Amino acid sequence: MGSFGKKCLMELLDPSAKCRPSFLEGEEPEKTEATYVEDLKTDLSGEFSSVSSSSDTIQLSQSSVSSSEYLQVYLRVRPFTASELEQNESQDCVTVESSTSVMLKAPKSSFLCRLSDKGSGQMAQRFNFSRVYGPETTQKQFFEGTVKSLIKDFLNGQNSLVFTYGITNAGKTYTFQGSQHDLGILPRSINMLFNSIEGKLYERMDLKPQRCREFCRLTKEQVKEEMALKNSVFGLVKEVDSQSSRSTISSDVYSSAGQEAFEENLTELEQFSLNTPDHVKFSVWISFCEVYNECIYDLLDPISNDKSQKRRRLRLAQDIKGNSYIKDLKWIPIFGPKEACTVLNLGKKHQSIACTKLNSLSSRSHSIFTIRTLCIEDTGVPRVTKVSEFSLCDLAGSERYAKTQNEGERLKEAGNINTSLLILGKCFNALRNNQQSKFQQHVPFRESKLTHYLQGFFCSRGKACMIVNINQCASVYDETLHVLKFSAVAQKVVVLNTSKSVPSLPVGQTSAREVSFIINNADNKMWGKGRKATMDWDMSLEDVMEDEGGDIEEEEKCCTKESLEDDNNDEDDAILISKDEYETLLNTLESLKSKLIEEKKEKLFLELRIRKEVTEELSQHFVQRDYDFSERLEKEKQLLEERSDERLEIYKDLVNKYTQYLEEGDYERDEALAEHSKTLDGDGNVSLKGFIGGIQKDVAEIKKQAEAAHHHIESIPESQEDSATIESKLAQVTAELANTREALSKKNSELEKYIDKVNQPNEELQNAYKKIDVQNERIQQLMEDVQQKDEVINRLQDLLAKCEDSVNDYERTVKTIKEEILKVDSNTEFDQLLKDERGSRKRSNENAQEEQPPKKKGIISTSTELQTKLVCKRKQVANTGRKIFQLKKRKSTAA
Ligand SMILES: Nc1ncnc2c1ncn2[C@@H]1O[C@H](COP(=O)(O)OP(=O)(O)OP(=O)(O)O)[C@@H](O)[C@H]1O
Repeated sequence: MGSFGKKCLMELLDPSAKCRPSFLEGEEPEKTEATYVEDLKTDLSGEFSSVSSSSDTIQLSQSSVSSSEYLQVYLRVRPFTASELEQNESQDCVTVESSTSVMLKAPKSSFLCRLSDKGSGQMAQRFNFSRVYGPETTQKQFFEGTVKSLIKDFLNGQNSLVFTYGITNAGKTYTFQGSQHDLGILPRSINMLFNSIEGKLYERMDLKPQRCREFCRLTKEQVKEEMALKNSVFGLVKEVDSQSSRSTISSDVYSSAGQEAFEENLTELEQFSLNTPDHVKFSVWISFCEVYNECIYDLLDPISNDKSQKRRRLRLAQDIKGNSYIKDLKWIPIFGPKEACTVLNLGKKHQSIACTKLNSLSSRSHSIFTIRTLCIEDTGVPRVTKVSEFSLCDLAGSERYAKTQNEGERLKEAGNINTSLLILGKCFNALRNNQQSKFQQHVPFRESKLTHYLQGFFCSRGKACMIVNINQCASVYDETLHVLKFSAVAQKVVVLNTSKSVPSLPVGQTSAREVSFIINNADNKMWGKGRKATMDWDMSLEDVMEDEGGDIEEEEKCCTKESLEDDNNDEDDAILISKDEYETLLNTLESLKSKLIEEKKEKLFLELRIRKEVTEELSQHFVQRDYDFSERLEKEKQLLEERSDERLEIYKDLVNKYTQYLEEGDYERDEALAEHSKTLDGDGNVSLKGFIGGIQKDVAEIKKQAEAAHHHIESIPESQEDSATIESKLAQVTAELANTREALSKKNSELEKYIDKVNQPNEELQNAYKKIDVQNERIQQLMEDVQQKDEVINRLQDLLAKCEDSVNDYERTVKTIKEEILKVDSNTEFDQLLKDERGSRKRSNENAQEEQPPKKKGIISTSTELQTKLVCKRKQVANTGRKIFQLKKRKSTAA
């Protein structure tokens, strides 16, 4: 589908938006955004397909608006396994609140919880779904609540898509396929389908679904080929059975015992009563493929044991209406549920499954199991009235490397799985945005094989329903939360369902698809081989464009074969078509041909009109743009002029300020210099007068220059000169100003040097003053010392006076004693005694030792003591006198 086609679709999704461009309504198109020339060709292409001849297309587009609805999203929460419970995975992270809502609470280990510890993040989040199925839900309950109604719609001609979404090990495959004892939605769907059409099976194989929504009639040969193909596929089952018994992957579902149990379970009676007439029959065809590492493989193809032999890759193609389908995919006619299950089991055995850390049977690919039914009116020549498709996609689960620790091939698979799921998310986002805003963004369906294939279901091919599987394990909480957020977006996507309105034509009328088929055929014959029915507006498709020529050729061949057969079997002819019928058919063909020619003409006229309208619109657009640009240019010019005026004002102001500054600065500087010269000249060390005079001169000159510049600026005629001249002059003035400033700064630095020199003796003087201060301090200290010493001397003098007094006392005492002694001397007795004593002393000296007379001894010792004391005192006085003399001397020296 071209971008315009998408645009149209989005308009359909938003009923308020215009569904068709104005040229069909005869109005001027409402312009909301810039026109991109690239859009033009797709624009026409989209328009052509919607105006295409077939009447059914018009009906579709009319009814499609009313049949759009939100994507149905069902949530299934799987129960814990025993090992998960052992590993303490159950931390009440998931709570099913009601039948439509679920609450998620972040466990401590989750990233979200860690975030909320830091103050951000939401701890509990509620999510709503179309329906929530808790862990206790049985497979039957789940099937009945979700897919059952789709089967009914499917049998009524509705296309339906069911797909799973979830992380690895969430229970997607279990929900889809189930176990041998408890079947999943896929076998249950098969069962219900066949139960409902029991007795209504079209048992021939001559009508086969083709491309996307079409069918083809098969010749007898082709029927035989189909038969052979079916047999070969069923033959494969036995082959694979024997191989898988040797396979490393073992599962009860894949074993033949499992198959039997599986088939037994199918007997459960679940059916719809179809109110169709007896002659209405159903032909059922099944295909099974997988998207593995962005390649599509047919799961019903044999897989060689030789690993070097590559599997056949299939390609996506588009039919004339832009619907994608898988080219060369095998479609097997099925006549009962057991056959369907055999095909399903064969496919499962071929599917890419591997053991990962999180799931021992992890699907490594997205598997697509498709059932197509042809609703056939089996009267005379059987006629197909409806072709419907029921597609079940079991998507592989997203996984994080940190959790699975996959390597090599597994890692590559995981990368591809995650990428395709990411793109699915991107598509949902874009679809939702397109529904919400007028700005139509590109939906990247083509970025992955999966989304490219699913595109049709989201854009008018049918009804889509998504099954979200989650497990409740705390360790995968963050991933589960992501899945639920994704589902919340998906739920808001409106799915346009046009397949609902596929009309069931009354008997006797040619079906719309048959008409389209015949038209294509006739068109092919009319325009010649290889000529396409429509022009290639968008050839940039990365996938296979439907090779109409080839396909038509095939159909032609088929017709030729039929006609040959017709020639050879006249009998058959006579039975099949009567002459009248033949003529009616020919007439129909003729009228259709003429209709076609009319349509072609109309198309060409339409194209011309469109081109004219588009050209006109474009030229208007360019004129408008031209006008807008010149207006913008004018505004820019004005703005620039205003700015330059403002700048000029600023510069003027600056110059003024600078002149003022110079004047003030000079005055101060002159004064300072005069001061300096006064103080320094006296010393005769530095003579600055000459130098300062020079500087003053320079400054005066600079002042003059600045004034001149100022006058010059003032004299500039503002209004007359254009901004360029003013700016250049301004630049000149600024340059001069800069030079002047530079010169001034040079002079200033020179002046500073001289001032430094002058300041040198000052510093010396300062140092001398400092020294004097230090000396003064010392003198002060010494004075204090002298004062202290004076105090000591005074105290000593006092002491001396006291000592002198005591000496005088002693002397007086001595004198008194002497007088007394003298008195005693005059006493003879005393003399005699003294003589005796002297004699005895002599004797004692001579006789060594004699006893001394005790009476006289006391008197003699007293006088001797007094004498020694006297001597001592005299010595002390002499010493003190000496000390006093010394101190006096020191004091006089210090003074
Ligand atoms: N509702 C359920 N009841 C019981 N067991 C279940 C349920 N859902 C899943 N399981 C079990 O959980 C395990 C993982 O399920 P399954 O293989 O379906 O996961 P998956 O989502 O398909 O994983 P992958 O994406 O890796 O293929 C299986 O052992 C399955 O039997």
